[in-house]
Amino acid sequence: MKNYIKEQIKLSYETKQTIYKDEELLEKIVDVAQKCVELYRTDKKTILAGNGGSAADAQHIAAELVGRYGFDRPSIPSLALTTDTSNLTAIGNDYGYDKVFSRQLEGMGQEGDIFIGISTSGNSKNILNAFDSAKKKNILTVALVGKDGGEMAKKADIALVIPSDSTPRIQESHILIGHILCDIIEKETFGDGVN
Ligand SMILES: O=C(CO)[C@@H](O)[C@H](O)[C@H](O)[C@H](O)COP(=O)(O)O
Ligand SMILES: [Zn+2]
Repeated sequence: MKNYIKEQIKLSYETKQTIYKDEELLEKIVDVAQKCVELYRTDKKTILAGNGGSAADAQHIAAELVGRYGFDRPSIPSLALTTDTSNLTAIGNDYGYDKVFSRQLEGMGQEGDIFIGISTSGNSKNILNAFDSAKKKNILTVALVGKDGGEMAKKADIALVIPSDSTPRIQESHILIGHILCDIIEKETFGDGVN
């Protein structure tokens, strides 16, 4: 079993090694980071959503920004659309699960915000609908996806596609990128910045 565990660890770091060498993907992460850094100065926010493990990632990233990531500083606004069970159950019940994020985005998204949709397949309908709502409100859309990027990669303004077909390996890289974004946003906004 120890060898099996080691193999899983290897698969995880090999996916990250591929990202490490992918200059095009790294440039896109820089682009997203720079755009997110601008939000605090313009009184705007990141909004995140995902299903299952990606819902947990969305909440995790929002909490790093609203609370703290690496050091004490003022709160940075960020909203996960996955946390309010009254909204999720009412919208799901009345309009359907496909609308649980789009409806909230219509109510709470503001022009100039950035919406980050997280999905391993890139095909979750509730995120695709949220991308449509975001576009109508001039909210920039970022797809944090995997596999072939799915429909989300086609629809998004910026698509960060993890080069893997394995759902867990994609999710592990999603949270790595999420942490890197939080780190850069925090340091650029309240710290010494990053090179
Ligand atoms: O965490 C996992 C699997 O590792 C699951 O909870 C997974 O997130 C769920 O099956 C999601 O519904 C998958 O949706 P998506 O990544 O295709 O958008
Ligand atoms: Zn998972």
